[in-house]
Amino acid sequence: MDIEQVNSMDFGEFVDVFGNVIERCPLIAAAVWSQRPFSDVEDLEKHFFAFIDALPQSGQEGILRCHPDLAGRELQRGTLTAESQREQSGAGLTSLGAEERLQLAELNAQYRARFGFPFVLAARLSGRAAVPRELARRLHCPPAQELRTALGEVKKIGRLRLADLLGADRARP
Ligand SMILES: NC(=O)N[C@H]1NC(=O)NC1=O
Repeated sequence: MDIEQVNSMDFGEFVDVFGNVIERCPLIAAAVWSQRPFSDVEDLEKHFFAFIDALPQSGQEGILRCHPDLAGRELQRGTLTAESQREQSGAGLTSLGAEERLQLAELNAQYRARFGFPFVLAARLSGRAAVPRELARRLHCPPAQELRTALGEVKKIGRLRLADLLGADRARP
């Protein structure tokens, strides 16, 4: 898919294709469509990120809350979005042993209790061993800093998803 094809999409098609660039937030794609035409994929990405940056804190936390836990209940139940399923399997989170799963569940619960939103990390950029390590580290960060870090991870996930869709060779953090 190239940028001309993106620019020629009608609203429904655009939201179908880009609705999950930000996990379970099709409203963002719906708002970004109004900003077309886009000069290239970087320009398209900029509009997704600018929407996130312009939200009040409650909206930014809402975006984080739309993310499923890493190696959480939805993974066990098979109810993840296709993108999240691919990312979590790619990071090896589908093949954790019972003990590792339990450890992650406990850390996820502590994190959510402290910050009020789930722990978010671009799984494709880390391995299964790095997830609990990073979770344990970020658990002790100040809340304002943690919100910024988590939104940075949302953007990394979005950038990788856009690169998948546009076939661009820019799968970097
Ligand atoms: N909780 C969390 O980070 N979930 C996200 N991370 C990722 O790479 N895909 C997701 O769904």
